[in-house]
Parts: sequence; C-alpha cells; structure tokens
Amino acid sequence: MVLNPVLGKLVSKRVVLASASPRRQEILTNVGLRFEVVPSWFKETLEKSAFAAPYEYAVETAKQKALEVANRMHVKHLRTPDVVIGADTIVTVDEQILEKPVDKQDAYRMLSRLSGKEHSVFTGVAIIHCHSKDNHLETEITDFYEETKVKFSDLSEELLWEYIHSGEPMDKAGGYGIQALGGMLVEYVHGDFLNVVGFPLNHFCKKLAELYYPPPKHNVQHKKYDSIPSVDTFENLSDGESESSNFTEHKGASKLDSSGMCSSGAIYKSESSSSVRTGFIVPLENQNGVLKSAAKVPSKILDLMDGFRASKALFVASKLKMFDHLRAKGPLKAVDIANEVGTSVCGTERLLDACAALGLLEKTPQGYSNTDSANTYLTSDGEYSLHGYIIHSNDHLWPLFTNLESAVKEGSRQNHRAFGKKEEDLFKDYYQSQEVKQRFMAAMHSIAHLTARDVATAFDLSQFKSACDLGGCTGALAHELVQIYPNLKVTVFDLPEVIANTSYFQPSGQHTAPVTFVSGDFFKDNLPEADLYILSRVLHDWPDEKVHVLLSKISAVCKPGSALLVAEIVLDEQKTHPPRAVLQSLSMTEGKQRSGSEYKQLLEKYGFTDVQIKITGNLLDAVLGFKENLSP
Ligand SMILES: Cc1cn([C@@H]2O[C@H](COP(=O)(O)OP(=O)(O)OP(=O)(O)O)[C@@H](O)[C@H]2O)c(=O)[nH]c1=O
Repeated sequence: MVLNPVLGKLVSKRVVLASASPRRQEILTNVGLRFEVVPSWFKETLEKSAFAAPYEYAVETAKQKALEVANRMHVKHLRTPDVVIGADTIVTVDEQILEKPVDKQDAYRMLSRLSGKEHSVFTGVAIIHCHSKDNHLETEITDFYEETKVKFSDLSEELLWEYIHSGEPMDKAGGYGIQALGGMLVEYVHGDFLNVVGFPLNHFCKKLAELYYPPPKHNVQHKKYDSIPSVDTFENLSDGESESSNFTEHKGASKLDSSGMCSSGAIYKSESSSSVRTGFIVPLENQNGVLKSAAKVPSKILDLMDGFRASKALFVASKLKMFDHLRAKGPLKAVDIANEVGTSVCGTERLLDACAALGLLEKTPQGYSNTDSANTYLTSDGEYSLHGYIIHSNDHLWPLFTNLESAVKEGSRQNHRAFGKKEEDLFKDYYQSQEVKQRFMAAMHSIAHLTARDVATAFDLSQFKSACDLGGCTGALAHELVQIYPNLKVTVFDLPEVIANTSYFQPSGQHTAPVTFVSGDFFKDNLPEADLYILSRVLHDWPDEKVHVLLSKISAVCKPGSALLVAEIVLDEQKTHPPRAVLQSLSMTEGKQRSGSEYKQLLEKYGFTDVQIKITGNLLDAVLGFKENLSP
C-alpha cells in the first residue's frame, strides 16, 4: 500500500467495520482499506440528556456500536477481529440532536429546521483493538469526533417535499445526503466534507498515526499528529517494524535528528509551514540522489489489473492442494512441496511466493507455512473451507468470465463458448457426471456453511417448529438451524440427484435426527409442510417466470402466521453495492440480484407482510416475511 501507509498498518489485521452505512464502506474502500462489514445491532437509544455535549453522545454511540460487534464476533462466531471501527453521525441545530428520520413527516420536521441556517454535523468514531486472552475479549478503545459546519439555503416547501419524496433523506442523519441531491441545499461547508457524509477520514488517519507511530518521547514538540504523515516518512519510519505489532514504539524515529536531518544524510524539509511544527518531514531525494516520482499511483486500478493473476494464483494453489500439504507438514521449502505435489520446483516457488505476496502464506527461512486464514478457509477440510467454491470458480466461472466480452455483447450466458454446451444440457451434465456433481455441491456447501450461522441468527426463528429448506443441497444451513433452535425440525428438499449425494457432507458426531432429506423438484412436486420455508441462494438464479411459479407455490401452502426466509446478497438501492453481487450478475444467469426494496416488493406480491431485511456482513443477507394472518 504505497499511497496510504497509515492505513497500510491495518493490512495484516482482520479489520471489521461495525456499520451498515454504505457511505462509510465506500469512503474506506476508496482508500484501499480491506475490511469485513458487520453491521452493529446496538440500538441508538442512549439518553441524550445524559450527555453534556452532543458529540459525547455520538462518540458513546459509536463506541457501543463497535463493542457490540466485537463482543458478538468473539462469542458467537469465535472469530475475534483485530480492529473494529464504529461510527455515529448526528446533526445538531438549536441544541437539538437530529438522527435519521423515522418517516417523511419527521424528515420534513428536520429539514425545515435546517432551512436557512447553519448547523453542525458531528461524527463520533471508535477504533477498538481486540485481543482474545484465555477466551476473554480484551479491548483497547480509542475514540474521537469531528465537527463540520454546514449552512443550508432557504428551502421552499415545494423543494423540501420534492426532496423528501426522492427517498434520499430516510437513512441519513438530519434527513439529508450532502453527497447527492442534498448537496443542492447547501450554501457552504466549513470543515471535513467526508465527516458530513459519515466518516471523518482525515481525522481517522491522524488517529491511526498516533496509535501506530507514537511520537518519540524525547521530542517534546511532537505531542500530536496534526497532519497525516507523508508516504515516504512512513516508509522510513516503519523500517524493521513488525506489521503485526500493535502500538509499537516508533523505532525508526531515532534515524532523525532534531534539525530534520536524516542520519543517512538525505535532505528533508518540514511539511508544516505553521508555527507549530508537526514533526513530519518529507524526503526530497532518496539516498542515491534520485528525485522520487510525484505522480499519483492509481493503486485501485492497478489492483484490478492484477486481480486476475491473483485469483488464478489462489485457484491453482488450491487445486494443487498446497494449503493442505502446508497445514499437514509446513513449514516446507518449495522443493519439498514440488515433490509432494508433482510440480516443477521453479514454478512452485513462483506460485508460493505469489501466495506469500498476497498474504495467503508466510515465508520464513524455514520455508512456507499457512496463515491462519489459509488454514481456516483454504484447506479442503478447514473449518470454513472455501475450497469447493474456489474449485468451482476455477473450473466453471473462470471459463465463463473469459467470454465476458461476448456475454456483454450478446447479453447471454456463454456456456456454449466456455464448455461447448447449451445451458440446459450443461445443467443435465451436472447431475450425470459424478465428479462435476460433487464439485458443484462442494461449492454450494462452502458458501452455505460459511454463512449458515449468520443467516440462521439474522432473525429470531425460535417460534417455528418446522422448516423446509427448498434447494437446501447438502443441509449445511439445516444443521446450523437445528443447533441454534433445538425445537426446530428441518426438511431439506432438493432434486433426487442431489439428495443421493449428501452423505459426504454430513457433520460427523452430531445428532442429525431433526434434519431430514426429501427429494423432489420444487417447481413440479408438492412441497413438504412447514411453518417456515427457506430459499437460500435460489431466487437470484431463476428468471421471473420461474420465480413466480415457486413463490406462488410457497404462498399457497403457507398457512397464516408461517413465514418465508430468503437468503441472498441484498443490493443497496443504487444496485452498486456490494460489488460481489454486482460482479456475480456478470455470469448472465437468467435470474438477477435484487435490492432490499425489490425483495420486499417481491415477497409482498406473494402475500408476505412485515417483510424485514438484515444485512449480515457475511456473504448472504436475510429477508423474512410472514404470511398474512387472516384471523381477526
Ligand atoms: C448528514 C449526512 C448523513 N449521511 C448518513 O447518515 C447516516 C447516519 O446514521 P448513523 O446512525 O451514524 O449510521 P447508520 O447509517 O445507521 O449505520 P450504522 O453505522 O450501522 O449505525 C450515515 O449512514 C451517514 O452516511 C449521509 O449519507 N450524508 C449526509 O450528508
């Protein structure tokens, strides 16, 4: 990470953004931060009058949001993140705190208060470093806030209502989005624009700088970072520092003397022109006297250009089961792995180095070994193995994406080009070739197993006695459901060819009685009776006519009070987020990915009400709708 060394400090850490705000996700993604999104379940109900100042309320809420996620991940998922980031944005006017409007009237009330006036936007941010010690979660909390002043023009009633009807105000503090239509209401902004949008990026980077590069103790001037250190300064300062060490003393600082001269003799200048010296110095030349390029490096674009190489390196290492060998016997030298796998030494070494460069392996003088993530996700029998999906990506999706240009030109799936077969024939083939069938089921199992817990707990399903997972494949979700809800019995309903091959995927040593497998075709056959029907990764694959057939059938057998749970990736309303779903659409199946409001409308169309949506932060989100209770 050349452009942003402060954020680069987070590269080797498991970072979690405890926020459902697409804006926060975008702001941090745009600067190259890699993180998981786990929206917080903390309800924003702290007593406002208990806080002396509005920003204290925002900071405390941010902290509680982040702590809730850190605790939940630690306890529920046994995945302790390294860093959890929480944020809360509020608008204050006339000493009143405005959060997100609950309805259009509320938005009207807020916006008319802001009309013609200056107001403040505060975002409180909490950065929580987590450690698991003896199975206990230990946290170190850093928090701060940023204030930006915004002035609105006078807003006419007509403009105000037009804006409200656009739908934009509803999920935004103060009822406006400065980054979109709301920008037209704004006369001026004093301070950090991104702070208004939802995340004070500049202040965040300064805080990280304080945390990861505390100023040297002997230099009394350097109390606080007032600016983000320059790239080169950081590259120098981080020399020899372990990426994984938290809050390490700023070792490289001793290279600089108080005059701003580097001990190596390179010339530095002070970055700050104000009377308070920041202590950040920018090298004009490197040690060879060569001027460094000032050109901006488009790292995001470069990453995308290299993306296919990285994917293929992962696929090939997985296919050759290198992660399995390394878990069993690592650390291993390239030559040993080449001998085990039967590959060339030079090719193997290059592949292993690429995997190390991508952060999948560790390379030491003893040889290569798996990272924790590789053990968990990349070995073929790792706890949350994605091996099946990776092989499916290599063998099935890769050839399809190789023909993307034709797919876009023709607007259709490219099975004939990729595999020399039409869609229908290919589907038949899946269930004729044992190998292909197993591969496909392993891929589905990978995702289902990884997401099962989050899907199963997205809503409280304890009221249901029986569930039927339509197209439930290997039963990964079913097994998770019966673990979490001991009174629930789950039927997995899938094609006979699938059901006949499920035994390989059953959990060992687990009481499996509440899960039964029934074979049938959900388009043609009667559906088993249940209080809760589940469609996980089904709807996005089928064209509207088929979706209609399926949902009509489910709706017809659903009794009042029973429900339908849909697990899919839920797109944002603009349909550009999350990118995984949007990229998945490029496969050009006849189905489509849908936004939250589209899923809501779809379920309502088939008689489901009270439709709720949960963005889980995992690879699948959850939508739940109840069959209308007709009784009075
Ligand atoms: C003023 C303003 C706010 N926002 C959004 O308002 C939400 C605040 O609500 P929050 O409670 O801080 O966050 P959330 O969206 O509920 O997410 P979470 O962090 O999960 O609580 C955030 O989304 C912000 O971007 C904009 O997009 N543009 C603007 O101009």
